[in-house]
Amino acid sequence: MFVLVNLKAYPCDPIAVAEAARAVAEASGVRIAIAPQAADLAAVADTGVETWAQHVSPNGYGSHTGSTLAERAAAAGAEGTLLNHSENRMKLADIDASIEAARRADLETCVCGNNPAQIGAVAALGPDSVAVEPPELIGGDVSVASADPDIVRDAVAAAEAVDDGVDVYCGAGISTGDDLDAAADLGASGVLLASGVAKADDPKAALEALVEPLA
Ligand SMILES: O=C[C@H](O)COP(=O)(O)O
Repeated sequence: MFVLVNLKAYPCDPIAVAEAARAVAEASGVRIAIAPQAADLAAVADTGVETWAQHVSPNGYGSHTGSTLAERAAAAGAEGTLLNHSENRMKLADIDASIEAARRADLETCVCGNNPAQIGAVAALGPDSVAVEPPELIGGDVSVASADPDIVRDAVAAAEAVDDGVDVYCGAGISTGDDLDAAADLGASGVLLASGVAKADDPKAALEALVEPLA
């Protein structure tokens, strides 16, 4: 299972979380990546943890003020990028162009969708992975895997029907090892989470507890 921790714009210390994630990944053998704010990509990557951007823009180099270039995210040390997060939704054509931009920069891609229909649609664009996240469960205490297991099962089926080479992750409310186990049982090969780590008093302990069933 891949554990992708999105720090969003939470007021945590991205370096402390990144160092904790690197230590837990090394000790457990579980693949863990951190997606910090764009301004923190290089500092987070310098810790040695696998680092992802939260978004890259559909454009390449040029007159695009305020954009996040895939090429510069990669140069800062990012190895992958989220796209179309529920909190940063994109037009379909821009998702397509951002996947292309990420590919040019050798960034792995994970495109989010709210439901199985959206997951099928974005899987057709050829990302490396997709992540299903019901917006109403994001930031809550109940994991998507227990609150709405069918949405995960159906998202796995929707992606597989389009392209069985696309990995399917799930997210929203995931914070415990049991949540991770339940996600795996539903066919997900990774989880996308945020508040369970970024808002934890002790992010390292939260990550250790999360991967404990896999270690
Ligand atoms: O990107 C992460 C997801 O939106 C899940 O957030 P959450 O773990 O706080 O529910």
